[in-house]
Amino acid sequence: MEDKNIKPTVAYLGPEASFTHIAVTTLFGQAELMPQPTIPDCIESVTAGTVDYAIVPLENALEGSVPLTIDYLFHGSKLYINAEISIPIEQHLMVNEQQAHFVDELESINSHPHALAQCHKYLQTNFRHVPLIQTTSTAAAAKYISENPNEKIAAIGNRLAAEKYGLHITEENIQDVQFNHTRFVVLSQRKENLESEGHTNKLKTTLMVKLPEDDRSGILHQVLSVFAWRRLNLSKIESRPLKTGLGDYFFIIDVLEAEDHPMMKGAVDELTALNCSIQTFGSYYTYKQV
Ligand SMILES: O=C(O)C(=O)C[C@]1(C(=O)O)C=C[C@@H](O)C=C1
Repeated sequence: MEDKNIKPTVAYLGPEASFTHIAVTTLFGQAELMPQPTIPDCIESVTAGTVDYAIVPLENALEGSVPLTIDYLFHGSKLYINAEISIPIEQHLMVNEQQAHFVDELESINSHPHALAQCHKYLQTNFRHVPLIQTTSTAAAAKYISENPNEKIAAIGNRLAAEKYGLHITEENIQDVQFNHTRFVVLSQRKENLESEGHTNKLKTTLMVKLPEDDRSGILHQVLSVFAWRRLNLSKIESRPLKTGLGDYFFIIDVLEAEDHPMMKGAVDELTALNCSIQTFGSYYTYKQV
């Protein structure tokens, strides 16, 4: 992303031609890209310091949060978000050229669970009895069918994957809702915001907030008031299981302000005074691929 002499190393959810690959190439001009088989592998490699950054999907407009990213980022990681990029998601049904005439004989349709879910109505209408197999990424499904030309399997993925793995697209744009975007985040061990052309002009800060254990009534209202009276605009609030017991939650809160802004400092102090525990994931710019 920055024009430096030393290329940063970036782990991403691979293989080549995954949506995450599109996100990383859109964001980083010069970088050494290191495809990883899973989201935990991406997060572990940046935590271990074997790469400078990792980029992983965080949230999809239709399916919501990506559970693996939430689990590994918010449960115990010490990473920071350095940038986010949102890209449009178009899903296509593709087969090996050898299977192009046998689409009505498919024995399975393979893809990432989010991609299968994004096309659920289409699959229910057109392939009701075909088993759906989950893969680690859409590109992993495409790569598999390119390497197994005799299997009667289709993949769901993007156009780049069809081109890269030499597959035949049998139907385009099969996602149930046309407005489909996914948000990807760049993670590192450092608090920094990656700056290049085309970002939104407002920094965003992501906080993880745990409510005090005494569970007193009105506490969530108090937490929200901390932001409200300071006119701090929240772009997202999501509750996620703490994994300590049924009914125990933490909140992921995105605030459209830099964390070193005096109002943000005041908000964090006040939340701490309310006995909430706060972890900040840093402030970062938003990029959009159009
Ligand atoms: O499988 C991929 O290609 C990915 O990059 C992962 C992922 C996701 O986790 O949501 C990214 C974008 C799409 O929403 C579908 C799948």
